[in-house]
Amino acid sequence: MTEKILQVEQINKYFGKFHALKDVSFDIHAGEVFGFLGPNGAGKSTMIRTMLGMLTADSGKVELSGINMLAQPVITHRRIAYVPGDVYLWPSLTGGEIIDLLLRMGGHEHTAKTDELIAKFELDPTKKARTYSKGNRQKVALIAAFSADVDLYIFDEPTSGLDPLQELNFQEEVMSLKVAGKAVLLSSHILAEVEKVMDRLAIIRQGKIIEMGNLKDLQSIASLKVEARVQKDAQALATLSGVLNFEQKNDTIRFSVQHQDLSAVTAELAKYGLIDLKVAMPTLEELFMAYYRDESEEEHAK
Ligand SMILES: Nc1ncnc2c1ncn2[C@@H]1O[C@H](COP(=O)(O)OP(=O)(O)OP(=O)(O)O)[C@@H](O)[C@H]1O
Repeated sequence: MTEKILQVEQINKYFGKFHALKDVSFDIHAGEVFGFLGPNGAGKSTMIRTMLGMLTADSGKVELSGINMLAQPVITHRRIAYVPGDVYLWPSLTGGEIIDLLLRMGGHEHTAKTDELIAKFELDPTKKARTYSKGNRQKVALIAAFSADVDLYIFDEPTSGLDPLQELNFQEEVMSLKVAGKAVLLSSHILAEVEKVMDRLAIIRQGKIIEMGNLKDLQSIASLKVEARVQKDAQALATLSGVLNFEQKNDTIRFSVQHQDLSAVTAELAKYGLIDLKVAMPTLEELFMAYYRDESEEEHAK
């Protein structure tokens, strides 16, 4: 087992009476890219800010390689690079000056790697920050983060302002960190932003982690999609345990079914003169839409 770099245990955070983080626990190992996914307002940024001590946790523990991050921010922050979702830059400094300032603030140096990154992300470092687009502001923060040699890299919605080419550059740099044995936390509300590079993920909704694992684990607990052709009216299947969204058009039926109910349901299907049967895993996109949709349904039901 690789070394555990980050350990978050039972974090709770309230804003007044609003319970923004509910017993949030997860860990990230060396060489692991961990996706932190959830819809807008789920609590991703609040979790990151709480971990970094920018917000005060009401309870819980955060450790970086066994050191209490909330009690020892000075030591631990030197071993972390963080790119926030909204990058604020000093308007009258140039991009290059800000990169160097960010590096020095973290106790790091401008190196050949910094120049490589400036060229790779096609940033003009001589321009004042006030003239930069959102994407260019994001590049400044990303270049400073990728230049730093630390243990944990935290990116909050890192590619929202980047074009597809720069997004590929971002993914390539994240993969290099992984190969170098670094731990990476990637927070996003878009699966596509993290899907290609992450090893494991947590899905957070309304301040609570509702699923955690690798993508295969998540797919295996999701409902399967069944499409079959039958010779008889099969409406009665809709009432079977685990069957969801049943519909029949002529001889074709479609429904979703939980893994554990599949064999009972397919056995039952045989009674309706089964001609053809297809069972498919949901795509990742469908899986995530299902998690997000559940939430909007709950919201509407309130
Ligand atoms: N300073 C604050 N005071 C009160 N409520 C807050 C504060 N900051 C965040 N919240 C609330 O906490 C919840 C979580 O917000 P957060 O910004 O962490 O979500 P997020 O998952 O990062 O969303 P997004 O994907 O939109 O960035 C939201 O309901 C938000 O309104």
